[in-house]
Amino acid sequence: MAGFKLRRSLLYVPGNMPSMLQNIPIFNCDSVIIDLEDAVPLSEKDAARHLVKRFLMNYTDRNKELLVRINPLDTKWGYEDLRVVLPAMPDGIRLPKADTPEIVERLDTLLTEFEEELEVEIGRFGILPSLESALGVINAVGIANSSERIFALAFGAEDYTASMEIERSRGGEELFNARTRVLWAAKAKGIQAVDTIFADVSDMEGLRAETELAKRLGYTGKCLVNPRQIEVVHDVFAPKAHEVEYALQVIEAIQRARQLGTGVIALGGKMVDAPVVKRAARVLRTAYAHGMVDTLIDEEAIHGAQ
Ligand SMILES: CC(=O)SCCNC(=O)CCNC(=O)[C@H](O)C(C)(C)COP(=O)(O)OP(=O)(O)OC[C@H]1O[C@@H](n2cnc3c(N)ncnc32)[C@H](O)[C@@H]1OP(=O)(O)O
Ligand SMILES: O=C([O-])CC(=O)C(=O)O
Ligand SMILES: [Mg+2]
Repeated sequence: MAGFKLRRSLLYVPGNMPSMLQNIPIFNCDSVIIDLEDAVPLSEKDAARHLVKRFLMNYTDRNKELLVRINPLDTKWGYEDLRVVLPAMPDGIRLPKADTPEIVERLDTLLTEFEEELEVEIGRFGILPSLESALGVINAVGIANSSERIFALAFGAEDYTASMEIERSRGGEELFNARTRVLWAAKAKGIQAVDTIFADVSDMEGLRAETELAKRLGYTGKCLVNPRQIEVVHDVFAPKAHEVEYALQVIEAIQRARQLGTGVIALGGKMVDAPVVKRAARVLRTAYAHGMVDTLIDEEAIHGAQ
């Protein structure tokens, strides 16, 4: 599938910590979010953006997606973050507290202006908006449609629970509606959905349970605060061997059905029809991205088969 990119793990790295930044090339995550917002104290906001710029300039052998979380555009740091960091060519900007479509449109316009000034392709810088308040969650659909640069929507549960004046629990029951609404907006737009961080870096079972829930709901990746969390998240998002095996059988079955002139067939006592084939195709697309199958199936031909 054109443009399909694995974004299972998006690791935050504080932008004011040279010792952490220098390890970015060796982390095994799909994306890094270098943070200029909440991980950076007010006294270091100015120094951090220059540190991040220097780091990005020197990081020529780029082996993962590099995003920078700027401060919100309605703070005195947001615009300056963009001005300093964009010439160092991050892949995209994580926009925190993206509460309205208008604030994303403003970022889109600024990015276009910087791209013209830097003489790079218009649309080069992507946007990952963070929906992390009641207002942001309510506006999820408008936000998803506010810029063609948006490649995914992210849910931010720490600020969301603060905005709701509630505590965040280990099981996350209080997040369910917001998590789902962000997901619907992303799926309706056909973009990825990235789940929130799990703050207890010593609780790997809790991280696994939360990641499994997010995957079951439809999220395709998770933000992380510690490199030790990467492995668990990759393990959860990897398709399981039996799922890949079944998906291959489904594709074979539907091809047989076509030869018989029908769009529905039984496989192991269960009906295989168009939606089953779509789900199998998704499993195989993900398996291909994980290197678990050698060839990418021709989804158009397969779907045309029904
Ligand atoms: C709600 C939000 O906005 S979340 C986004 C903003 N927050 C962040 O960016 C926080 C990033 N994470 C961290 O700062 C830390 O992982 C903490 C505070 C959560 C936990 O800290 P610790 O318990 O000290 O971590 P831990 O003992 O696992 O650290 C081990 C090593 O990994 C490094 N490390 C830990 N987290 C990170 C990270 N996110 N990026 C890069 N390196 C890291 C540490 O520097 C340490 O390196 P060292 O062995 O060379 O000294
Ligand atoms: O989950 C995240 O990406 C971190 C965050 O900003 C939040 O939860 O408020
Ligand atoms: Mg936040």
